[in-house]
Amino acid sequence: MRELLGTGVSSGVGVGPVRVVSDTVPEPPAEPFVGDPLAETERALAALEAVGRELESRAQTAGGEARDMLAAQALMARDPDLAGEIRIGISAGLTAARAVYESFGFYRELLSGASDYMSARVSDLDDVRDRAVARLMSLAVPGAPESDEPYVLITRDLAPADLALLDPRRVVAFVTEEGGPIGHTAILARAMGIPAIVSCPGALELKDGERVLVDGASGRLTVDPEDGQISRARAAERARAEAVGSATGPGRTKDGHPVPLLANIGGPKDVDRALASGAEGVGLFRSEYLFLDREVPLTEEQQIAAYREVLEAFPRVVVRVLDAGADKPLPFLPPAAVEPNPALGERGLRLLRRHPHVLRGQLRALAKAAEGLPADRLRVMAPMVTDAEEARLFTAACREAGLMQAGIMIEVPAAAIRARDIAEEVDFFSLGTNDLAQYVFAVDRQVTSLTRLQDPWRPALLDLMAFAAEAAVGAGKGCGVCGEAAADPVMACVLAGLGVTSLSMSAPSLPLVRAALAAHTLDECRAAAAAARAARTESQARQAARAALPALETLGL
Ligand SMILES: C=C(OP(=O)(O)O)C(=O)O
Ligand SMILES: [Mg+2]
Repeated sequence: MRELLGTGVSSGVGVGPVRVVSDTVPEPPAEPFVGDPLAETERALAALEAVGRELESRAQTAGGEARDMLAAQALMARDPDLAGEIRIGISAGLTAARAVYESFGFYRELLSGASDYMSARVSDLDDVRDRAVARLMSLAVPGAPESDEPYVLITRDLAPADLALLDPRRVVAFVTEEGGPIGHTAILARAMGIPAIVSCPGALELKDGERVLVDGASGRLTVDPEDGQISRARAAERARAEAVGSATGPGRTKDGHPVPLLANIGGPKDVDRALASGAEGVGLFRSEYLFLDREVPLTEEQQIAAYREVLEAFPRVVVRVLDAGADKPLPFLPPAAVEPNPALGERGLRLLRRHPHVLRGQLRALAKAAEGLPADRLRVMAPMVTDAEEARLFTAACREAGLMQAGIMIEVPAAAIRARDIAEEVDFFSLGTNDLAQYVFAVDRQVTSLTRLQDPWRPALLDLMAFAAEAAVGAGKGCGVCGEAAADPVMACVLAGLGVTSLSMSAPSLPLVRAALAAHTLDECRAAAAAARAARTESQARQAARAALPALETLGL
C-alpha cells in the first residue's frame, strides 16, 4: 500500500481504478514553412474558429459556473489580436501550428507574470492553444477519456472544457499532479461535488487500472487500499458532513469562547457566497482585486460604491488598502525600477509610500463609503508593514482621513518578531500566513516546486504567529489571521489556542472550521498550540496538535 499526498480541494471519498490521461500536445517543430502563406493563415484561423465553436457548444451543455469559464476560453480562441500575431508569424515563415504556438506564448507570459488569480488562468489559455495545435498537427485532442466504468481520473492539470463535461457518475474522483487550490479545476470540482486533490506529486506515475482511494478532504491518495481503510474514510466523510451540518451560528469553542469566523473576499461579487457560509463579517477585503487589469484606478465614486456594498452586508469589514506589486502588479502603481526579486521589492505599503496620493485617495473613499454606518463597522489595514515606524505612518494617514480603526498585516517576519513595538501604534493585527511563510522560509510563494517548505505547520512559523498574538494580547488589541492557514480546521484550533481573536478564510472553508472549534474547549486548543510549538518538524507539530484535540476523530478529520 502506497500513499500520495496533495492538496485536497473538494471533499468526499472516491474509490476506483485510475485512468491516467497523458495530456501533452508536443511543441510544433520550428521548421520553415514552404507554401502559400495565405492558405496557411486560413488553416490556422479555421482551426481556432473550430476550437471556439467547440468550446462554445461545451459551454451550453455544461451550464452553471463552467459556462462562463468555457465562454471566456472561446473568446481567447477568437481574439483578433491573437489572429493578428498569427498572420505576422506565418508571413514571417512559420507553419500554422508553430505560429499559433508562439502567439499564445506571448499572452501566456503576460498572464503568468500577473496576479495569482490571472496566473491561475494560464492553464485555460494552454488548453485553447493545445486544442488548436492538435487540430493543425492532426493529433488527438487532449481530454478526459470515454469510459462506461466509474474511474478515478489522473491528469497533469484538467482544463475547464474537459472538467465541465465529466460525468460525476463515471468520474468518482480526480487528482491532478499540478494545479493549485485557486485554479479553475479546484473551483469547478467543488461546484460539481467531485472529490478532488490537486498538486499531488507522483500521481502521473500511477498505472492505468490501479485501484486507489481518494480522500478529497485530507488530500490523501491511497494505492490499493484495504476494505477497512475505505470504510473508515467513508465513515469519516459522513461524520464530517454531519458535523458541518450541525455546527451553526457564530464561531466559538465548545466552552463558549468567541472566535469570530470571517470571510476573505475580493469585492462585492463574493458577498453572497460569504453570507451563505455564515461569515460573521469580512476579515480581509483584498481591495487590489477591484483594480487588477485596469490601466487607470477606479474613480472615487466607483470605489465608494464597491466598499459600501460590502459594508452594508456585514457588521464588520476589514478592508486592506492596495497590496500592489510582486504577484499583483497594478499599472498605475509602478515600483521605482525593474526589480530582480519583486516579492522582496516595492509592494504593499512600500509602494503606497511612493505614491501617497493613491493611499490618500483610497482612504478618503473608504471614509466616505462608511459615512452614516456604525463607527466600528469599517476597519482598514495595511499590507507589508516591516516596523513600528511604518505602522505609525499608516495609522496617522487613517486618522487624517477620519478612519478610527487602523491595523496592519503581520506578514514580514521582522514585524512578527517586534510585534510588541508595533502593537502600540495600531488598533489591531491580522496575520498574513501566506506571505509570512514566504518570507520566513525564503521561498517565493509562486514557486510550486517548493510548496513543501511553505507548510504553515513548521514550528518557526508557529513561533512567529505566537509572538504576534502574545504582543496583541499584551496590548489589549485584536489579532486575527487571514492567510490560508486559518482554513485548516486543525490549525484553526491551534490558532485559537495561541490567542488569535478571529479567523478569516475563503468562504467554503468556514463550515468545517466552525465545527472543529465548536467541538473543542479553549483549554484543549491551548494544549494543542503548546504541543505543536514544542514539536521540531511540521509533521510532528501536526500530529501533536491532533493528539491534543480529542474530538477530531468524531468530526472525521
Ligand atoms: C492573506 C494574505 O494576503 P495575500 O495572500 O493577499 O498576500 C497573506 O499574505 O497571508
Ligand atoms: Mg500577503
